Amino acid sequence: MPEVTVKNLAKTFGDNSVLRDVTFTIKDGEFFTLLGASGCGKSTTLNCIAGLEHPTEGSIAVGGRPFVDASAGVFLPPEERNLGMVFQSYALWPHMTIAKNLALPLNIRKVPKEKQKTLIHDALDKVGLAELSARYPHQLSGGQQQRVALARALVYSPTVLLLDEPLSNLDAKLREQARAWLKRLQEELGITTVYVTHDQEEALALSDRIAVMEGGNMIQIGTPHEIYERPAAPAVAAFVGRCNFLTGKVVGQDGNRHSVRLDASGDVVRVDSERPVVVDDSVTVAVRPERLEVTAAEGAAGANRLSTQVITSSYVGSRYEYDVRLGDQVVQVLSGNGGLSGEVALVFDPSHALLYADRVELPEDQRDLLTVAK
Ligand SMILES: Nc1ncnc2c1ncn2[C@@H]1O[C@H](COP(=O)(O)OP(=O)(O)OP(=O)(O)O)[C@@H](O)[C@H]1O
Repeated sequence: MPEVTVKNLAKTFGDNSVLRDVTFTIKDGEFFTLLGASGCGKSTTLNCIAGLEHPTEGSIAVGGRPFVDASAGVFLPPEERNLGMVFQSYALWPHMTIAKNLALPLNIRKVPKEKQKTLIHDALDKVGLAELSARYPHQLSGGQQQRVALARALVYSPTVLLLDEPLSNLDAKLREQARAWLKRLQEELGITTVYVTHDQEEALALSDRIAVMEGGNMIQIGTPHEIYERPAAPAVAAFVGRCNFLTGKVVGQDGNRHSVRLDASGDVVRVDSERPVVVDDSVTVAVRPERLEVTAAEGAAGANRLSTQVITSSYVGSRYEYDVRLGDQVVQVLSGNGGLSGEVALVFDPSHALLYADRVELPEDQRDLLTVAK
């Protein structure tokens, strides 16, 4: 399976610049996800690879074969790219059986009828639906229709699979099952896959690597672990998982250990970070709720320990979720300690916080609640 190379991709619609200088390489057999909020340019990127959009600038090559090179006037039509595509709407023909639906792309490619039979059977077999080839789409469940759409994309052995929010029409339970099944299938087939979603959990569960997009730019490319544990920017930390953002000022340094006076409470916390910040810089300390602990007891030696008051607590299954007041801000904590109220210590290890140069600008209505949910 080939590599996908995208270089300096840009796309404008009239005056509207929706992709800016996007560059990435997808490795052979990789499951690569474009993740971001609605309108950030995920589908436009995918459609440029598919040949459904003409990029304004940049180049795209698959397996070394140029698909697009805007400066050289190269544009390979979509039907010559041999890519498999599945969209959110499965777009199956309702008046045709499943087998006939799968025959359509083969007819276009002028595959002989006898060979078609084997290919259709094999493709349906891959998605576990070989027995249902004579049914019509309305005789299948949503999840089964989704598998047929995938089989139709696989039936002509595409070089790369492009999936645009393919699971978003399924209900939550089915979606989780489909996710596990899709991951297994992709691994078995070893097919290079580009996946578009705005669902961070889906992206974390499925991907070998994730590209987080914002406003037409790629702000970080990394493994799910890197994206979650080492977000390159506060926007990534806020979009993937939940995070508390505490603004402050650097008041001291010892190697990679920085002391930061928090605006909210005046407390000084220690944060381990390789970020090049200096004393007097305005910064943001970001800590995930599960990296914070509330306790009535002494915290571990060397940890940050701040005085807070519990505002609310609730049991969320296996853990407790607390809102605690730290000075004039509210901080969210996911803790194993239940039943706490009143004055508690908020504890976290200096290596469990992230440090960002500059203060995160928050909208007026969120100044008090600095936890940005997804
Ligand atoms: N044909 C078009 N003409 C004009 N603007 C467009 C066109 N297609 C997309 N856009 C704009 O480009 C921007 C990016 O759209 P795109 O569909 O790539 O976003 P997305 O991240 O996939 O969002 P969603 O998750 O909502 O599909 C949006 O602001 C959208 O309105």
